Amino acid sequence: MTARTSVLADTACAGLSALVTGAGSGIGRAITLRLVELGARVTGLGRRAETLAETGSLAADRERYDYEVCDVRDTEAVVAAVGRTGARHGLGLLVNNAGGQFFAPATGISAGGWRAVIDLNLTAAFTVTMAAYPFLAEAGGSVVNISLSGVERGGMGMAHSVAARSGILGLTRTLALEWAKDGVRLNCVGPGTVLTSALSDEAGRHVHDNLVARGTPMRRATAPEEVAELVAFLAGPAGAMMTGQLIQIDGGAHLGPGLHMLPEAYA
Ligand SMILES: CCC/C=C/C(=O)SCCNC(=O)CCNC(=O)[C@H](O)C(C)(C)COP(=O)([O-])OP(=O)([O-])OC[C@H]1O[C@@H](n2cnc3c(N)ncnc32)[C@H](O)[C@@H]1OP(=O)([O-])[O-]
Ligand SMILES: NC(=O)C1=CN([C@@H]2O[C@H](COP(=O)(O)OP(=O)(O)OC[C@H]3O[C@@H](n4cnc5c(N)ncnc54)[C@H](OP(=O)(O)O)[C@@H]3O)[C@@H](O)[C@H]2O)C=CC1
Repeated sequence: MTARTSVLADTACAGLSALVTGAGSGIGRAITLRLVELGARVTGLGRRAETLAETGSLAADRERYDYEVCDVRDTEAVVAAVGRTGARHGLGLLVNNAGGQFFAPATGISAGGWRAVIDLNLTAAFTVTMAAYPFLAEAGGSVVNISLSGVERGGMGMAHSVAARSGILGLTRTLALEWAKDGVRLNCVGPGTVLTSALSDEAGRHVHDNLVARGTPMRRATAPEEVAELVAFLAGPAGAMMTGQLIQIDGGAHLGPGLHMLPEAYA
């Protein structure tokens, strides 16, 4: 049972123009829907038009949502899509949410597997952020990078992903310093387990049986809506003095045994 997650004033994000990567599913969709509900206009970005369109069909005001079909690993396409979005609407918020990994011990990660996960979770977020910078600087906007609960302590089975998200944390803190002069803020949000469809298969059952029950002191998964409310808070005026932060939203998992994607971690 999750408590009611909506705590912000109805107009908390009125006038904000946002770009959310991975807006067609899971956490990115929840963030998009909440931002629109709070008055923002949002461009969703992802590789599949159908799921991005479906997010629009669920939005409180469809007029304040559009989307760009784009692979964040395609630098040229990213520069074009972010440029179009910024030119159309300006950019007061970028949410780097698109990401993911396969789960394997480090010895089971090939050079190609390493590259795929680093490209998606580190390099692509850098590309999107750099393309967004001129618009963010003009608006005095902010960036929220969706990270992982294990980013500071490690997570078995996720060497590539934790390495990428640690890189993002370093990038976040460095850009928070470099771009403060422009009024641009950057923060990371580190969810624990969030039972999105991405975790609905075998890995999802492992997550449910082990990570939630045994790895999360609060003994439940984080709801996508809880992540969305935190992102909206950081983007709005109440978050105006917050920059360079990592905020965990993981039921205390980073303090407890941690979240691990190898069964032997819980043997
Ligand atoms: C704390 C909670 C936990 C977190 C939860 C979440 O994040 S939930 C959100 C989660 N959502 C998701 O995670 C989304 C699902 N994940 C994905 O879509 C993909 O894993 C990807 C985006 C990371 C890579 O995409 P891509 O199109 O680039 O992949 P590709 O097929 O072209 O392969 C590239 C390389 O990777 C290798 N390889 C692949 N799988 C495995 C494996 N199981 N084992 C070993 N290796 C594997 C493959 O062999 C190849 O290497 P090679 O042969 O060249 O040496
Ligand atoms: N669920 C969880 O327990 C946790 C998730 N996270 C992180 O939160 C983020 C969202 O996860 P979640 O909602 O669960 O997972 P989903 O798989 O549902 O969301 C990932 C989204 O990113 C998009 N995406 C993936 N690759 C690309 C790409 N190359 N270019 C553009 N878009 C892409 C996908 O859309 P499409 O495939 O159509 O492009 C999808 O909408 C990820 O970074 C994930 O690692 C962090 C901690 C825990």
